[in-house]
Amino acid sequence: MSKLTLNAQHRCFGGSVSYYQHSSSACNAPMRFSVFLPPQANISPVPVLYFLSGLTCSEDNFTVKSGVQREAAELGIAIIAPDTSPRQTGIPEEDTDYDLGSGAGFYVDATQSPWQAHYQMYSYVVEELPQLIETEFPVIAGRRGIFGHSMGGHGALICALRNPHHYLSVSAFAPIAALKQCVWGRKALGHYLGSDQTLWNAYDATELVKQKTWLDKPILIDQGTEDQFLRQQQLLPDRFAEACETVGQSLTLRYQDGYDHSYFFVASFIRDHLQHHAQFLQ
Ligand SMILES: N[C@@H](CCC(=O)N[C@@H](CS)C(=O)NCC(=O)O)C(=O)O
Repeated sequence: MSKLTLNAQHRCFGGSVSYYQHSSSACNAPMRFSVFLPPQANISPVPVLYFLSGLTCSEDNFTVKSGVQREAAELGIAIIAPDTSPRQTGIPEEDTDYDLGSGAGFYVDATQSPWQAHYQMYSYVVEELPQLIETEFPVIAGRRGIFGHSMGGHGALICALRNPHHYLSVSAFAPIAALKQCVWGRKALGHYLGSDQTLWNAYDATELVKQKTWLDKPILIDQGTEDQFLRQQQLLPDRFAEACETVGQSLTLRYQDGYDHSYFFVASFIRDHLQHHAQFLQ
């Protein structure tokens, strides 16, 4: 019996968009994700690119709003978009705040009660999901890239920087680039990891990049200048850029004039990100 439940499927640019649910052992809960398979996957296995979404998102926001499928179909790349947290786990405060619990897993492995029983999004994204995808779908094992938006941009950066041999490429849209230095991050890390801030470094892209793990490959980041969360000092891309400069990490940080934080911004530059990843995945 398949480990996956297919909830919906749509033909798209000669390939297909499918929505699945499965029982996650990392999160000890059901998890959902979407898969775009390009037409090339009907002939032979294709590389795969994981997209991590931001606060309040499910697997659907990026899948519906980014327009990623046109370019992915042309380049022959599969796209996987997981949900941003487990849901309906029974943790009482799970749905109280938009920036903690449901829709706000922050791609960490929680160590603190009550979260640690289910909120293991780092292990889910880095280990369990790729194993499942590479077993169940026509993708090339190990030929993986990762990107994301906002909280998911943070997730993509930390997953890549911590696992440079696991991912061939990374990029981000408006990432939370220094998690332990912003209000969102201090709240989430305090609840998920506890008060010892030395443990927070393992989930902070600006701290991780100083370890020089990704030096042989470039990082692409796009950031809108009219992004409300940039103004609120939640994203802090300049701190990440300074750390990259200090250690000699190649970074293309593009400030895009007049763009906000929305998926209209993501859709405007999705083509460039797919082409960035294709250089390393194909
Ligand atoms: N609800 C939050 C913001 C949530 C938010 O903007 N989420 C972004 C990611 S950080 C998003 O992609 N939202 C869903 C969408 O635009 O489809 C607020 O009002 O401050």
